[in-house]
Amino acid sequence: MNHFEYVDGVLNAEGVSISELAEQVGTPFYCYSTATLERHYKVYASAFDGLDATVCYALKANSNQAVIKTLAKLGAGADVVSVGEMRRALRAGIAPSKVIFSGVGKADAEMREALDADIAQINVESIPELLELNRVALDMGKKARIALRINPHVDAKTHEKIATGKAENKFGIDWTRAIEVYRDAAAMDGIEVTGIAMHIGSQLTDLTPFREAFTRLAGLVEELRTHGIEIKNLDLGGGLGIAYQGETPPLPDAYGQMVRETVGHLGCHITLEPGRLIVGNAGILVSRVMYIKDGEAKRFVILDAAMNDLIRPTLYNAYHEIIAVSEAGDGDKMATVDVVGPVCETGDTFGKDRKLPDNLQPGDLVAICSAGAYGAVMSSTYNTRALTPEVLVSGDKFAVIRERQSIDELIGLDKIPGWLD
Ligand SMILES: Cc1ncc(COP(=O)(O)O)c(C=O)c1O
Ligand SMILES: N[C@@H](CCCC[NH3+])C(=O)O
Repeated sequence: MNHFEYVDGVLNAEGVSISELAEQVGTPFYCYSTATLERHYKVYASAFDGLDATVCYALKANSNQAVIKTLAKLGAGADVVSVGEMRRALRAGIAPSKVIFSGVGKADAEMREALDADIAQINVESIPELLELNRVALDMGKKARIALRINPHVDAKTHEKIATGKAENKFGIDWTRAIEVYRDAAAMDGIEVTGIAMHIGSQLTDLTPFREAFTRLAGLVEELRTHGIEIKNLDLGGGLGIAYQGETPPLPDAYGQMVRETVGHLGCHITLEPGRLIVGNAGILVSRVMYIKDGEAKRFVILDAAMNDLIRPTLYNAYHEIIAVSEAGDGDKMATVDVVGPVCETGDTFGKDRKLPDNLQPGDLVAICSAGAYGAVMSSTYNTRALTPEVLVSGDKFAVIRERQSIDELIGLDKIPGWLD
């Protein structure tokens, strides 16, 4: 069931009309559906029924407090990659015992705050980081619970900028060195080895790379046991993809089955870190058409949203479906258009050669779909464009969950040094 649907010819988010929302909030804005968030979380979590598993939602996909809280109420933990995300998770009510701290490089201050907060586990990604964490923990008179993130050298077969499990990627410790580094870690007084972690990439639409990586992981856990190193927690990362343009990624149940087959026999606690799958299709970016420009080669639909609001098309050539908020009728003529933003970059293009109603006018609204993940969180203020607001809908209610930034607030962050006065 889709919670973004046309009702009487107008796109609705659950029981709320997008055109009414646009009147009240102004454009552009992100709009998320609570019912979709809840459904995605429940479908994903239930794929692990019967296993000893925790779903730690990857905050980087969408870290709005209201989104985190919605998921926390369903029992979600959090995967965080900065002290900022850790504070967001704790502030939204996620217990420290369900927080995992991942990321390629943690600063001393971040390590200290994580140890003070007594979160479940810190995932370490290199030997220098391990040595530093040991030093910080000893200095604080604590032991840091850790997993080593292992790079299994598996090609996730996804966009090159979001593949993380190949030898040439910066992530994790090469699997070929894993035993040696675990033995060193086990001998450190400030370190308690609790887990092993892997995350091979994002937007995977096939189970094969996961299966390959998790099989390698299981082999490592068994080998570590022969060295007297017991792994309690297997962190399998996130990465399961979603449909942006008719892809058919495996369903969570099939993924859950593959997890059982590859690591189920180990008797470990399992941590999962889905991000995109939970929020991606739970959000849209709503924008108003500013101008229609008929060029010699193309018709351009110029929106009031731009690459600073949603960078994915520019950065990864990512496809996001774009639809008119007023439903086109059966007999309505469609035009082939490029949908662009007003920012001064050729790459500020949301979609090329898209079909939108021929009679689309300035003032009309469009929705850029599948924008709930890596949308608002990756936005910037390029061209001095203020951050876009976020709205959460629940049934026939809505709330602005991040206010529109004002341009004065934005400029006010700059400081003029005395010598320029
Ligand atoms: C360590 C880690 N866990 C989880 C995720 C979430 O990934 P996804 O949004 O693809 O589920 C990421 C991002 O790719 C990550 O780097
Ligand atoms: N930002 C990426 C996903 C990166 C995942 C981070 N580990 C995207 O929009 O697809």
